[in-house]
Amino acid sequence: MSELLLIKNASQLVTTKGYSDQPAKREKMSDLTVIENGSVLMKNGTIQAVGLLEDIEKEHAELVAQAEVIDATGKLVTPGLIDPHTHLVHAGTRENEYAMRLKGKTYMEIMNAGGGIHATTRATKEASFDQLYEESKKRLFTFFKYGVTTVEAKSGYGLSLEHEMKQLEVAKKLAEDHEMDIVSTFMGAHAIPMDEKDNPEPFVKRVIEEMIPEVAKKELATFNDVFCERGVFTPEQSRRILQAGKEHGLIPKIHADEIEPYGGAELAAEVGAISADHLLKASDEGIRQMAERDVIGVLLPGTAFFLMAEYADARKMIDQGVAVALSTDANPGSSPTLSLQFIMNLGCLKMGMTPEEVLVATTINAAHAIGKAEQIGSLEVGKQADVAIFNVSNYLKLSYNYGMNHIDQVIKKGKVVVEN
Ligand SMILES: N=CN[C@@H](CCC(=O)O)C(=O)O
Ligand SMILES: [Zn+2]
Repeated sequence: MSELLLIKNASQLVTTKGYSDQPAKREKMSDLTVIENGSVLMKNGTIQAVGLLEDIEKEHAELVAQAEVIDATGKLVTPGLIDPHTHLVHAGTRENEYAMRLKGKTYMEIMNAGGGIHATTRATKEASFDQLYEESKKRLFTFFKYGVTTVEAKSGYGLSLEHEMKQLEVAKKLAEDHEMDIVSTFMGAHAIPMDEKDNPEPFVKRVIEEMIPEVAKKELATFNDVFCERGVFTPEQSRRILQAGKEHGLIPKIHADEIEPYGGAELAAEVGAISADHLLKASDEGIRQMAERDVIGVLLPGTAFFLMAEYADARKMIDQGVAVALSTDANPGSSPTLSLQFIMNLGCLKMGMTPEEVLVATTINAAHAIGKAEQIGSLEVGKQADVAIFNVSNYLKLSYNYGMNHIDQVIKKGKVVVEN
């Protein structure tokens, strides 16, 4: 028996169709293809038809007659949201550092004194596999509740072969057990261990010679990421780490120009990274090179919000031809949120993006940022049936009524996984 689901008569059905081959850029980031009073038919986890109910009924009368029906009258339907940058698997929280920052300490000061990423690394190393699994599973459930149907997940709180592998194995098991799709990124180069700060070269070598080959051999990650920032990894070290990953089939990503301009955007263009992420301080030349080399800009306004920093210049990037995606950067230090909807609000209110652009940036462009645009990111025939239904009548309201969870139902591979 085939599984059939019909969502009918959505007040607005946003498809973001037409960009599965190439991410949307410039004015195309405003091209949502909205169907008023739209419907979508799903069969066995795949989209079978998208359009007006009467047309779908004409073409698929038998399937429609057998389908389970969700009446979306008065509601907004979009592709399931995609979060292309998370630090999903970790232990512990850092509210103490938040309180310190509110009194004037900076993120980097706290990290250089052994807190920050090092604090979470200690907690993650101490945590058992099962503990990490359970904590991360809860986060996946919350992501679902906020309309996210695919997440990228980075390692980077192990900083040793054993513990980086533990994080990646947890992500792998979650991907096997949980309905959420998870795309894994190795980020052994997230910080230099505290006791090696003055002599980082042996650690860089371990990342290149031990960790990357093992991660690739066990097929535990698709991407290889590095925190390229003054006091963390230099552009030269980052280049070597990303090149080594490429030699082992891992696609480069970069945490670039987050705290100060450091050539991260330029390096992303040079190594052919699929994305450069953060970019709060990216140079004009870096932005130009990213546009020229088709590097997606994954912007993380939650980090600027939470670190009380200047926001990335999304407007400039889009106007100069960079394909922009948005993400939570969910992590316990710089962005402890799981709400991609709030990130969309920030995109509009703090980065000069339009409501159309933030939707493209969290659907089809986000899918491109994790190499999944052929399968997800838009409502098109043949694509995976991942759908978000919002309790608002039009997409403008998603960013107008800010800081709220508008989700009504979430569909993953044609099955209802959230019903509010
Ligand atoms: N900037 C580097 N890494 C993370 C933060 C990690 C942490 O503070 O635990 C980020 O993307 O913001
Ligand atoms: Zn990050």
